[in-house]
Amino acid sequence: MDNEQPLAPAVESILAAARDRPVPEGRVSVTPRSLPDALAAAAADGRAPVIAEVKPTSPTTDGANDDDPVALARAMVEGGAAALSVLTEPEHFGGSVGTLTRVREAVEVPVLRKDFLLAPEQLDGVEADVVLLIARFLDDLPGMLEAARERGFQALVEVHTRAELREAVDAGADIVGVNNRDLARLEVDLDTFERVAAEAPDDVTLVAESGLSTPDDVRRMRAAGADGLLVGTAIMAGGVEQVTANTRRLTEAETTDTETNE
Ligand SMILES: O=C(O)c1ccccc1NCC(=O)[C@H](O)[C@H](O)COP(=O)(O)O
Repeated sequence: MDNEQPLAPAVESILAAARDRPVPEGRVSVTPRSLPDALAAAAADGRAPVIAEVKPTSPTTDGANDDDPVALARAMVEGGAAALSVLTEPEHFGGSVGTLTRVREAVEVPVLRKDFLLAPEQLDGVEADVVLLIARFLDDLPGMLEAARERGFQALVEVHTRAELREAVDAGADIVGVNNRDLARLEVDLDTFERVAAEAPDDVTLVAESGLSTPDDVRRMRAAGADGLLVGTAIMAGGVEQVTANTRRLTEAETTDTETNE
């Protein structure tokens, strides 16, 4: 897997915006809800450990979902989500730090801040239980990991290749997300998780990210070693009324029939 291909223009635009964001004032200190514990508890309860993502829009989404993010989040938890991911990138994903705060106050499950955080001071934008650190975009991953942990955050380090997995593990990551979406073509391939996860140490919590839409996808990623499954588009489709059913269809994947998915 070549991760040296040029980034998609949309990703370059996201990074440029991230670099230009104003530095937050103050410094946060959080007592996080454990993501690994929440994923394990869901699995023990017979639910596929889904991290459902509140993503109003994205570079690969047609249109935008302007439903109340708190209503969406509550619907995801109602559908059995073990944890939530909330986009806080405003320009390309329609997210905000205010949305994450409102969602985190409304639910009891761990909430991941999904954003493009490039420097330690950007961590102070909002309290969350977990922050996303994208290995490819960080020159000092150990430093960002340390800065996140100093503030109390858990860190989900996102990788796309085996080399990035090794970098994440060497940096001390204990929660690793393998993004099935390549950031050059924005295409998803579930083979990515299967290939990269095979190299992961047993003591790392592994999350399969992107491109999951069916119970068979969930079962495939779990069979390949996923401790968590991060799903946005397939759950967000259809608005609040549909979100609970969309989530439940995936969280019940390990208790439904492979053939009928019912
Ligand atoms: O979702 C996008 O279009 C996107 C484009 C460029 C960079 C990142 C992008 N998404 C961030 C994510 O990683 C996904 O929101 C998340 O993994 C859920 O993926 P999906 O279930 O395929 O919406």
